[in-house]
Amino acid sequence: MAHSPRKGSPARWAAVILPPLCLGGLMAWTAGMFSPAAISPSHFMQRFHNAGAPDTGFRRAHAKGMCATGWFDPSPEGRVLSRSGVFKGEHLPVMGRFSLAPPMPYLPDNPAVARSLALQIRSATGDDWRMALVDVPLQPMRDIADAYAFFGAARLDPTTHKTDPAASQAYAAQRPWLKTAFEQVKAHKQSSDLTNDTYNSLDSFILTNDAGKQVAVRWSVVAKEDFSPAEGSGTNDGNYLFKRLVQTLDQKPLSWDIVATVAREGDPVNDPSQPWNEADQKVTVGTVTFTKAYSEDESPCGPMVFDPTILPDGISVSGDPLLALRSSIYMRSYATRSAEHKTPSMVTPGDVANPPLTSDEKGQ
Ligand code: HEM
Repeated sequence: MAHSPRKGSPARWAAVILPPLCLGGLMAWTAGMFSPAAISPSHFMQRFHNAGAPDTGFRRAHAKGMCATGWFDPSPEGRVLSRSGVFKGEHLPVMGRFSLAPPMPYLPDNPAVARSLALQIRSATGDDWRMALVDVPLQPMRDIADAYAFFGAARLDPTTHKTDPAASQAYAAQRPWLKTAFEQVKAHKQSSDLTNDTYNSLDSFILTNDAGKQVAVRWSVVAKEDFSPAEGSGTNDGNYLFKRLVQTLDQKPLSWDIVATVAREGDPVNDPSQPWNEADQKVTVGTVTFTKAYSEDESPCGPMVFDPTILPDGISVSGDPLLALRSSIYMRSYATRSAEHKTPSMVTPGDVANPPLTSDEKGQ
């Protein structure tokens, strides 16, 4: 039987005083009062600006991009892992956006930059699954402080318009916990094209099935096209990656499998900078097929926010602190860019309607 503290006892006083103290503490913490240098979304916007994001209506990161539409076909295996309506078996519409990761919207395509893919899969009953994935294997940051320092180190010198290599070296040197992530990012072999690249969520998510069983997963969106390595420094055409994507889609649909890597005991679920066990189970939960490309200037995907915390029932966020950060920053980026006058994207509607590429443009 539970005993209540005696009237006037210290335990009784603690029971009265502690709840408001804890609530006050929580409020102060959420307001940033306990962090020595409170970091807000505005601070991140400034860092993206310093790293080359102009104030002309583009995303503050992954600024150069192009949209595509198509379909998602779930597999029966997906349904075993998650009760989400997106896995119930229907053929569902997909909106996608391919992009280059840096914040500069007019960056010429080249093999050295990371690439990304964002997806929105919707069901007729209101399920909305958004994903934003990159083609690097691990995330070289584990929390908000790392993220803020990482984008600080990406600052461009106002005169040379180049990053300071010493700043990124210092970022890595001060964070020994990111050693493996940097090694794997460096060892990553870039593919020749956007069409044969594999894109990773890095952050992890929790799947809940009909029986209430939960597993943590990381997503990979794996190209069905054969891998071929990127060569040299690209072509003279600053849009060659996007033009080759358009040209391929003019000829045939392009498909990617959505693969869940299922965490086992001991995998660092809440830290996207650390690898998981190589032998983890991999489950293909469905296939995305794109059939048509658009310039983001003429597609609803242009203004869209691919916030990775917008999830249907049956898929939820893990405890990874980067997910909450990303949600707040993506929304701030959206609010900022929506209020600006947008200049045309580098991949224009004219590029998407272009005739087939010449062999020089194909890099042959
Ligand atoms: C696992 C780590 C991350 C991945 C896989 C990732 C991936 C992506 C992708 C693919 C996009 C482009 C979405 C689109 O096409 O609209 C994007 C946008 C963006 N990302 Fe991330 N990102 C990550 C972490 C972060 C972090 C830590 C920050 C900053 C704190 C950040 C800031 C942004 C911003 C500002 C945008 C533009 C949002 C908008 O205006 O719609 N990302 N991210």
